[in-house]
Amino acid sequence: MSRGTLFDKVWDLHTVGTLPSGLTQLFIGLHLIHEVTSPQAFAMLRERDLKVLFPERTIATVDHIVPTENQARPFVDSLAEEMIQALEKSCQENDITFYNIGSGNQGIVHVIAPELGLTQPGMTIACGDSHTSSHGAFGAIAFGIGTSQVRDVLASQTLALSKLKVRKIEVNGNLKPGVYAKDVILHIIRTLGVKGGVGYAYEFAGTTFAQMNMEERMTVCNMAIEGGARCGYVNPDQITYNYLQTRDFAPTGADWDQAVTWWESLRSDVDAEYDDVVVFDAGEITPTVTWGITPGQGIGVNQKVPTPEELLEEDRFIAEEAYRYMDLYPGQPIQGTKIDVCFIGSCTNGRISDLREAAKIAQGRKVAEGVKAFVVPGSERVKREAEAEGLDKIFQAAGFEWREPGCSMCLAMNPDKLQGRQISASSSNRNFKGRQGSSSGRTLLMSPAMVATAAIKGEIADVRDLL
Ligand SMILES: CC(C)[C@H](C(=O)O)[C@@H](O)C(=O)O
Ligand code: SF4
Repeated sequence: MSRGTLFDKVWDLHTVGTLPSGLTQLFIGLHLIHEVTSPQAFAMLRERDLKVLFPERTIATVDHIVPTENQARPFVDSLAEEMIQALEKSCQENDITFYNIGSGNQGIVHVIAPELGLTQPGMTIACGDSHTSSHGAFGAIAFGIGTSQVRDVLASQTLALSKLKVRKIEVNGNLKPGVYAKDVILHIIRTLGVKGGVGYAYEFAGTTFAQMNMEERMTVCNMAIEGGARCGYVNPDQITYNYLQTRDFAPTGADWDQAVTWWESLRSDVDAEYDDVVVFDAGEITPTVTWGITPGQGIGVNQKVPTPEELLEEDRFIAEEAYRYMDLYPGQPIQGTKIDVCFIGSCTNGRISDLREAAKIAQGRKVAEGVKAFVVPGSERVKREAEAEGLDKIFQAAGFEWREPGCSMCLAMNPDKLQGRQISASSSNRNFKGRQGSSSGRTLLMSPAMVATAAIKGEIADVRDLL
């Protein structure tokens, strides 16, 4: 096998050939689909009278449009009902496993594939969804793709891609109390910029990631795309194998041992060459909050909204737009910003460990008056696990609503929407203008524990004061 980075090795192992265009034809081991980006792809297949080539490598779920309160069918929203029916029909026609609502395994696509053990080291994974980078936490090369590429994968199980460069992002040292994986990735994006990763795969390395559990690694890889990188990954290690071993689709017996030997061989070699290396010190990272309209506009919770003079020239234009849209002024402390809505969930931070951290803050406290706070588990499994631990009771006693799994207010393609100029503290990954369902709504991104803190205080506050 070739030496080099995990990215190089996995890429080479999955290369079918070079296309006349010069692009690589890459075999895709696992194709995840959801209701938003698959209907047109299936329609294109039907037009050409094609069937899905590898239905056993295709897995479906429904996440974006599902209501998190009343899930009775038909859905109140007829468009949402149409979308779920289209997916049901396409899966049936093509023998594709569909983890539908009530199956026990439904949830956000990037939450369910890892928890089922479908996501494994050394795989190539594709999904018509930008946050597919999440699966890189397992040492997989996972790409978000567009609808025409979804068609290509359904029909051929391959993609035409150009190879990425690899940047090693090393973070070393221990995270301080109150600092979470979300803060690490917000810090990285704030430093390297939302376009800094264009053309790159990000390899997350160093002792900080080595100590993280799989859910923390998923949070980091999930947002690699927000830093412009097409995919992000962590080399597989014992923590990866321990997470995987008991999962439904993990290999067993002798196959397991063989798989581990293979996975180990895929790790980036110590003498691998990188196109770029950036090093961070974990001790310098503080609880981080975005103040603007891109995930790169982040600051420490004790910092002030930056003035144009404090910013690089290329960041000033978008900063001016952000001051106006967010109605925040340069030099204003971010702490004390009043909050209307608190959302805990999404494929970034809707896993069990996220809910546990938020519940620690909520326990024995009350949501501030006038604040709407709600918790949306990332999957049916996460919901069951949380309820078995009594987290739902902790949240409800504090005044949070406890919902059914789905993407919810991360992008509000369902009834969960901000209204008017409302401001939300959100554990999701995008703070774009109008992202959470109101064209003038405002979003501040932060860790789930920081969202819980904002809910209790009614304003942006420092989680470290409540630990
Ligand atoms: C709807 C889907 C295509 C979209 C994505 O690609 O990421 C969504 O999941 C998002 O987070 O904006
Ligand atoms: S939770 Fe948000 S970011 Fe993740 S897939 Fe759903 S809409 Fe996209």
